Amino acid sequence: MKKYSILGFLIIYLVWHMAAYYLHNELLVPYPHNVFLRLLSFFKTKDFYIDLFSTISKIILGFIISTIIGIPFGILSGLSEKFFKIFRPTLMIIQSSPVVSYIAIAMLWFGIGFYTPVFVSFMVVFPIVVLNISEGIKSTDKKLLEMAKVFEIPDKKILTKIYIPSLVPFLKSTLNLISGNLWKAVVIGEFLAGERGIGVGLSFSKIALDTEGVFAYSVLLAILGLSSEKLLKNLSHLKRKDRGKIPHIKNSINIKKERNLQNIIIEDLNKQFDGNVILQGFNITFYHNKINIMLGESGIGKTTILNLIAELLKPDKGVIIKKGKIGYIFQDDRLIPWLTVYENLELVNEKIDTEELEKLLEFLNLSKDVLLMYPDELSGGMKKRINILRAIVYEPDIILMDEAFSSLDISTKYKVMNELLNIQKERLYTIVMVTHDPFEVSVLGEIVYILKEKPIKIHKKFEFRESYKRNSEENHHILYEINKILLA
Ligand SMILES: Nc1ncnc2c1ncn2[C@@H]1O[C@H](COP(=O)(O)OP(=O)(O)OP(=O)(O)O)[C@@H](O)[C@H]1O
Repeated sequence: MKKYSILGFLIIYLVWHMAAYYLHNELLVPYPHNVFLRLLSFFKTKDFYIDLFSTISKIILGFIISTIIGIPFGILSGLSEKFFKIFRPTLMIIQSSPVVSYIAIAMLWFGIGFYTPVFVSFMVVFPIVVLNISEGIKSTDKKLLEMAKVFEIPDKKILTKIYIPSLVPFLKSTLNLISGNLWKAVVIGEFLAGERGIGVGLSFSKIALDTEGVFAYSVLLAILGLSSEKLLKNLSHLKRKDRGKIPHIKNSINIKKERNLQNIIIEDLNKQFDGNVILQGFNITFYHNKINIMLGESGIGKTTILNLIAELLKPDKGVIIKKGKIGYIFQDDRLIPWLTVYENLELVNEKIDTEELEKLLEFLNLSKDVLLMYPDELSGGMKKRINILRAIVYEPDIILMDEAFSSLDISTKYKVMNELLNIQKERLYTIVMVTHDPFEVSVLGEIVYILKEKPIKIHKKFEFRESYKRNSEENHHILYEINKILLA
């Protein structure tokens, strides 16, 4: 790549040299070697350094003001559609006005001097910052936000741990966009209304009909522009942060055997999405301290029921009677990619007892090392277990599970399900689980609903002995019963 860039620059030099040779008029096109010599001569004068310092100071000030004001405006615009709609006309006016308008206004307000180029750069860069940051906030993964809502993560943490890190790729593109625009805006401002600076040097050379000077300043500006772009690009290559440490915390362990004696009762529930009726006068009871399973075809509304219980959706009509904290084991894991496993767990419980955590890791057949790993360093099976672990360290009363084992191979699935049973035996959560898989029902199911049709209806209800007390023969019998119904 570098080789081709050098070749590109050599071609420019050659074409320029030939143009100077054929025109043979230094007032129109000076020879490149003369221009470069002139450029070198700049570095011998004290005034040049004062000008350079002046231009760089304006760039830095323009950058600081634009980002300090632009980032909060961008965050607000991303979080509130109403705010964005009210603020959008201002941005549109700023963006569609020509730069000379700002120069004219700034000259009236600040006169010729330092602040006019800074103002111009602010007007050029501010909308870029606001629009990019707002786009970044809007594109934050909604699934992570849903996870944060279910686990009652405080707003401040949602902002710092989910929204702001999601902005990183947008901050990179913003920095790339700003770097070129900021430099150019400051120089235009200086050229037309500056007192000191590289742009002023260019302007004076033009007035003096000093073509060589104009070319030398232009080359210098191009070099400085390219370097500043490269510098900001390097700044934007942020490294993954340190993995941190796991603190030792002693905390009261919240293992309640009879944690919640109330069933989850759904009465006369209606829910539709744009005329797609999912639930119509739907009634169901999920029993406390039991593993309740909903088994049914794809797309009939099982996840919708879980989301209604978790209050991620609002019912159109009807009531859901429930009591206690809800942990959700999502189908798609929803671990925050830029946080280690421990930090993901810490988000839902700041004071995880260290001994308790070690015990749970053992239950789930996970080593302690996993805590300092990032989600992308985990296998699918490990992610599932961490997803289960997160729901448990939240110390819930109810656990919702949406096809939590679907992507696992059969032996891992069996292992993880047995690990879950170990925990359920001790803690007796109220579990509401969705699956397509009769095998999962046979291992885990205690109350089993077979759901059919649209709007959804209970086709059949089974009650089985506690799953952690059953043996494989009983499970086999359940599998046979369920398959008989499904295949009928
Ligand atoms: N937020 C939503 N907006 C619009 N439609 C939705 C929404 N959530 C679910 N639906 C629709 O409701 C129907 C039921 O979806 P749901 O995910 O609850 O089914 P499911 O039984 O869990 O399916 P699967 O087993 O494939 O996960 C589908 O037609 C789906 O497109």
